[in-house]
Amino acid sequence: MTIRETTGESRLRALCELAEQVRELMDATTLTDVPEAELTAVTATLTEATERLRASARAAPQPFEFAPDGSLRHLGNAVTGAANPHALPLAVERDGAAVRADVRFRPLHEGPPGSVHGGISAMILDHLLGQAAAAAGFAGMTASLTVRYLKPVPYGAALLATAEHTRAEGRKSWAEGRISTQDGTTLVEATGLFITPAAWPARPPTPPEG
Ligand SMILES: CCCCCCCCCCCC(=O)SCCNC(=O)CCNC(=O)[C@H](O)C(C)(C)COP(=O)(O)OP(=O)(O)OC[C@H]1O[C@@H](n2cnc3c(N)ncnc32)[C@H](O)[C@@H]1OP(=O)(O)O
Repeated sequence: MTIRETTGESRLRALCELAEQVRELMDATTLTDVPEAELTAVTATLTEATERLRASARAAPQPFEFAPDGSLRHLGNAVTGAANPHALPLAVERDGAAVRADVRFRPLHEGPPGSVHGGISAMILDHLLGQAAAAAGFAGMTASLTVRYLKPVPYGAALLATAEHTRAEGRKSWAEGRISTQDGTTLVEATGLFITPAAWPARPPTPPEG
């Protein structure tokens, strides 16, 4: 993993604004009902915009880096990265020894008619469980993830995702988490095993906040 000092905050802000506009575009594309001629015209506009962006390109998304406030961020991440249009982006917060994030899925995430695709819920939980393990000092790669789908996950509604690290044995650690409604009804729950690759530098566990 390469971690570099950040330069060009203004440019990064512009990149995040572009990514947010692309999210709006994806939402609009998912729901549009304009006439076919308009679809064709917009496609031509977007083809031109895509070529303009490709005029100068990096080999990989934005990497892990230190923000000006000293925090570690990953703007290219598919779940949390503000510069990645694929990301919600999920804003994960420490909550004592656990982590939490407000989640609002979009029609773009549809799986079964009217509800969120199970793979999308799994992706969110994978990341959140991984951050719970990392917050406890056991950052690692997902080795296994078990997801139990209890109720359909709606899009458009304010939901809550939470996770906590549960135990560790050497390089292996476990976390569990869930996506719930605001009134506390669990919709999806997951457990995961995270393994710190032997090549990663060891670091002492981070004490819980608060
Ligand atoms: C910094 C900010 C961060 C910020 C936090 C960011 C959070 C991000 C969260 C998202 C994480 C992802 O999506 S990660 C992307 C998805 N995951 C991956 O791509 C992982 C691909 N797999 C791998 O790279 C590798 O298989 C690893 C690293 C998982 C394990 O390889 P390894 O380290 O060589 O493992 P190895 O020595 O063989 O085994 C170590 C021990 O683990 C056990 N073990 C190994 N694999 C498995 C397995 N799949 N299921 C069960 N157990 C397993 C072995 O039996 C052994 O147990 P024993 O004999 O010791 O008992």
